[in-house]
Amino acid sequence: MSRLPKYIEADDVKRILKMTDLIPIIEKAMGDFSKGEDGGVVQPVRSIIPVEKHGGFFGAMPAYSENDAALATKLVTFYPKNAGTGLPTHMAAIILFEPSTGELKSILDGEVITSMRTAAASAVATKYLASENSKILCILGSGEQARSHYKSLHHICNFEEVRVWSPTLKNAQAFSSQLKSKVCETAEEAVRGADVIVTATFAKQPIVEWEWVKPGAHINAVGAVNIKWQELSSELMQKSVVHVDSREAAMKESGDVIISKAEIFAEIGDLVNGTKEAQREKTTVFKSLGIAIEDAVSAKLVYDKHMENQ
Ligand SMILES: NC(=O)C1=CN([C@@H]2O[C@H](COP(=O)(O)OP(=O)(O)OC[C@H]3O[C@@H](n4cnc5c(N)ncnc54)[C@H](O)[C@@H]3O)[C@@H](O)[C@H]2O)C=CC1
Ligand SMILES: O=C(O)C1=NCCCC1
Repeated sequence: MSRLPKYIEADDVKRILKMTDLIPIIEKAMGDFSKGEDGGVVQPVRSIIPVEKHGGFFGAMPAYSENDAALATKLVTFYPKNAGTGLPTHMAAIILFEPSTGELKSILDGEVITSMRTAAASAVATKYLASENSKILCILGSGEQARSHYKSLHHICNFEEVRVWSPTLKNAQAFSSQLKSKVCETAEEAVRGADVIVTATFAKQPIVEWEWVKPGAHINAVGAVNIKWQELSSELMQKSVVHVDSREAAMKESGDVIISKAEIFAEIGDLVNGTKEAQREKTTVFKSLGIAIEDAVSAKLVYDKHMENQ
């Protein structure tokens, strides 16, 4: 057998990975993660180093899942300044190993997995926390995550209306011409009355206020991955029931949590495991940061499916 690792490129990942397969494996991974050692997961909080001179960040995200036989690390860069240059703002590779021997199995494109697994994690949160009769989806941001969330959340709720807002109107219009939705001129207009809200932006200051949010709505807050950045106002964080993917990571990385001093009620994995009860009737927030175990199990799924067809 050749010892050369397989490279699985973005187009192949896109072809192989289906939301319908991904959402359940991300749900299980979030549950295993929250069980700690009992869930067979080993995953430190990622290391992120700033590349200050160029306004970028570099992250290393290792994880091991014993249950899924997935051992991997994602290397990811995020450069907000790439917006509008033709380069993506996030780029990544995932390196997958064989846990029984330590052998390098594959290097996979990480951009598609990052986009889809983040949206799948929000889909899991929405499944547990959104009101069962959710009809209006609001998406703030019109980039990669906005698009993948549009797709993933339609697997959870039967939305009758989708609204999109983005600081640059023409970006929201481009989104709306590809994915059926109504363009809003302000974030407030998009948020008021919505049942499920997604914030997927590079905002550094809050873009959503408590008084705009319909009581009982569910918010997936995906951006503001920095201790100094917020997408949600401190009042909104304090008055909502706050969930995270990883408590440890949220206390280290999330400006929305750290600046507001909001109490974290649960990890999404605690809802999956039934160790905490989902409070659907309350206004809920899922503060997503992205955890490496999501990448490891997604990469293993893609690799296994890819090898089946070789
Ligand atoms: N939680 C997680 O697991 C992950 C989170 N992210 C984060 O999600 C966010 C969105 O990522 P992508 O969609 O991939 O990026 P993108 O570059 O494709 O889109 C960014 C969007 O943010 C908007 N935006 C930029 N500055 C803004 C501001 N000041 N106020 C409001 N909107 C603003 C842009 O107009 C654009 O619509 C980023 O913060 C990113 O770091 C990304 C990957 C995983
Ligand atoms: O989980 C990830 O992957 C990322 N999260 C925050 C921003 C960079 C990528």
